[in-house]
Parts: sequence; structure tokens; C-alpha cells
Amino acid sequence: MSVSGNSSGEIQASATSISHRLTSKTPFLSLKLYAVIAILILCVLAAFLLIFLCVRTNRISRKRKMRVKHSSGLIPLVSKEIVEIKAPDRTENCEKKEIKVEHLDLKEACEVVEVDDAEKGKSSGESDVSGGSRSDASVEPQNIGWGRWYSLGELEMATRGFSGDNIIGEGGYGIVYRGVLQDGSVVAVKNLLNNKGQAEKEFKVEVEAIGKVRHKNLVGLIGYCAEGVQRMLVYEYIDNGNLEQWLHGDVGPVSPLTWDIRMRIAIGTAKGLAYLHEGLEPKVVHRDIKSSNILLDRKWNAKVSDFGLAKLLGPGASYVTTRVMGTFGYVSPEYASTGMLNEGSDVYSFGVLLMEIITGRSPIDYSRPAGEMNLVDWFKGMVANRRGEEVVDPLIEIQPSPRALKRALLVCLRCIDMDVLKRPKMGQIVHMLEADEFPFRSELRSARDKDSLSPIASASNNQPKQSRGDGTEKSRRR
Ligand SMILES: Nc1ncnc2c1ncn2[C@@H]1O[C@H](COP(=O)(O)OP(=O)(O)OP(=O)(O)O)[C@@H](O)[C@H]1O
Repeated sequence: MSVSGNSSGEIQASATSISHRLTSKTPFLSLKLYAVIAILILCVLAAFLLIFLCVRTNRISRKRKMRVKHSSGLIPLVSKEIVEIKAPDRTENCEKKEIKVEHLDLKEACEVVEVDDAEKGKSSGESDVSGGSRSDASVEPQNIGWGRWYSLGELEMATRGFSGDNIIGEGGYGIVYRGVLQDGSVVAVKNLLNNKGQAEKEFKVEVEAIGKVRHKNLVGLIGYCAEGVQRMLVYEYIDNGNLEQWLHGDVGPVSPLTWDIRMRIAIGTAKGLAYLHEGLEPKVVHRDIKSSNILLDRKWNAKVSDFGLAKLLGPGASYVTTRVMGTFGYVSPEYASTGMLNEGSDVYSFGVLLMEIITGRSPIDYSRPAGEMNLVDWFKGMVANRRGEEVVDPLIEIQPSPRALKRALLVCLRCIDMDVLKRPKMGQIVHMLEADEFPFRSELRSARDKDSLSPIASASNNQPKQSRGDGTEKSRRR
């Protein structure tokens, strides 16, 4: 009993001493110990709470950042056109498209056309002929800023179901049909071959290159059709065939293409090209200048056509391609060998075309003797041997004046200069071909000084014999 009484007494004593300690004052602000302990516990809890909140906020902001990154990576992948389709208000939608077309390049504009198609389905025969506005008010205008949209049905009707009788010709990129629209106007419809997306490419290139361009020496692209995989281009119809047919077709013993008509065609072609090179921004390099791409009207006005290979280039720019495109015999040597393309390549092709116009010979003709198969080589040789007068097409009845011939031969040689920088610009070529007084005295003198023009001079018959060589050889020697 006494032991238990002792221990309970001890416990009581220690409890009293603890409570005494807890209630005793500490040096910390004279606070009692229990108050100090409570403050410490609170501080620790507050610290934990703070840490917890910091970690949480951090996590949330990291999540937010990640979400922004994610979405900003996705948005550009979503086509703007898809966004437009989803827009419920069709009027607003249409306005958006028209504004967009002003800002987008025409490549994108074509995509807009495609979207329009998907939206409305086939609505053949609904458009009017004036360009854009439609008789059916529920169908929005298909105007992409130039030309107009044609439905497949409309073009089917115009070409009598793309009948074989309406075929005008067939090129590497599609079949061309003659068509008569509902208003009676005659058009040429090029149905682009859908060869591994080539149709789409051609379509875009042509639209981009000449969609908005109007020039009397360029075939006008008046509209287009893009339904499903079908891509068609609608041009003004040029009713007198192409230059190749008139130069190399069966025209009888005397060609209807007199010297003057030929020069008119050459000048018209040069003007069209000068406009593409010097009148547009970005400039357009045609890349496929050849006689079958020069269409003719009844007054023998030349119209450059077929822009499917055209390239748009910024000022002073050259373009390098690994796939050289063009037509054998017309392609400039530097473009063929290096893929380097600028307007000088068109100038070279124009030089070959002018030779073809003067001589009536094809750039490459395997039916001729070995030394005459290549027009450029034969032509240069003839001029260098003072036989310039002999190159004129025998089907031309009335020979040109020596001065006129000299002028044309000189232009040919300057266009095919091996040094692309020495070739004249198309604008200069127009001037040279049009100027009665060309070749100018100063030009003849300086050319004589440079020992380069003697063959031309002798071609005119009135000049003393001078040293041989043409621009091409000269540039090689340098
Ligand atoms: N707007 C047009 N008006 C009248 N005829 C045209 C028109 N466009 C093209 N043609 C004719 O259609 C034919 C085919 O033209 P296209 O431009 O498709 O091919 P190409 O120039 O002959 O060959 P490629 O495209 O392979 O170089 C040509 O004979 C041309 O005379």
C-alpha cells in the first residue's frame, strides 16, 4: 500500500511540475511555454500549408503552359478553309472568303473554290455569264476576285458532253475543247489530266500566273471549274489555230504568212512576254515558249498561251530547279544544264521561235540532213558563212528587205547569246523589231568593233567582209 501511495504521489508531483513549467514564463516575449509551443506548431502548419499551396499553383500554371503550347502547335495545322466551312452564317462566310482572297495568294484561292464545291454540291447551270453573280439567290457568288466559276454541268453542256467533235487539240497536260456557253460566247475548255495530282498543279499555276492578267497578246483565262477531282480552265477562244500549224502544216506552195505577218506575230509574242517579264510583280517566266503555244486570231494577232509551266519570280530573282521543264529544242542551254531559270530562258526560247518564224523550220527536225537537224546550229552556221539570205522560208513569196532581214537575224542571235546576261530584255526586243532604223548605226559600229556582227552585216549584202563569229561564240571566247 505504501509503495502505491508513493508512486501516485510521484506522478502527481511530476504533473504539477510540468504544468508549472508550461505556465512558467519563457524569455521569448515573456510568453508562457505552452503559448510558445502553440505558436511553433502553428508556424509549422502554416509553413506546410504555404509549401502545399506553392506546389499546387506551380502545377496548375505548368499545366496551363502545356495546354497553350499544345494548342498553338495545332492551330496552324487546321486549314483555314475548314474553319470557314464550319461557320454557320453563309453570308458572313462568303464575305470572309472574298476578303481572304485579296490577301491570300491565288493558290489558296483555288482551295477556296474547292471548298465552295464541297459545300454546294453540283449546281450545274446556275451561274450567269457576266461573272460571279448567280440567278439563284440561295447560291452564293463563286467569285474569287477574277474570272468566274463554271460548274461541270455548264461546261459539259458547252462542249456537248466533251464530245470528240469538239476537241481542238491535246497537249501534255490535257485535252482542249471548243465550247459554246449558254449566252453564245465561244470558249476553249482545257480539261486537265489528273495524272498524280498534275491537274491540280497545272490548275494552280495557270490561275496564279495569268488569272488576273489581261493583255492583248496573252490568251485570257476567263474562268475555271473545280469539282471533285476535275480541274478545267476556260479561256477566250482564239479562232485561227496556232503558229506551229501555220508554219509546218500543209499550206500549199505559198505560205499565207508573209514576212510582214510573221514579224507582226513575232512582235506580238514579244510584247506578251515583255508584259509577263516587265509589267507584272512578281514577274512570270513562261518556260514553254514554242510555236504551238502561240495562238493566232483572224488578224494574225499573236496570243501567248499555255502557262502550265510558268513560274512566278520576285524582282531580280532566279529559280533553280532539278526538274527542267520545257520543250526540246527551245530550252536555253543554261537552264537545261543547271536548272537555273530566269526570264533570260524565255528570251532564248523566243530567239529559237523567231528563227522558226523566219526559216519555217522546226527547232529539231530529224528528217533533215545531219548538219541541219538542229535549227540553232544550222542557223548560226548559215549566218556565220554569210548565207543569211538563204535561211528565209522558201514558202515566203516576197522576200524581206535586206535591212528587215538583218534586223530579224540580229535579234535571233542576240536572244540566243550563251551568256544569259547579254541577252536583251523582251522590252528591248520589241523595240528592236519595231524600229525601222534598227540595227542602229551605233549598234553596228560597236558590234563591228567587238568583232561580233559581221555575219549579220554580210547577211544584208551591203557590208564589207568582216571577221566571223556570232554572239554565242564571242561569249564562249571570253
Ligand atoms: N484558247 C484557245 N483557243 C483556241 N485553241 C486553243 C486554245 N488553247 C489551246 N488551244 C489549242 O489546243 C491545243 C492543245 O493546247 P495545249 O496548250 O494543251 O497543248 P500544246 O501547247 O499543244 O502542248 P503542250 O501542252 O504539251 O505543250 C493546241 O493545238 C492549241 O492550238
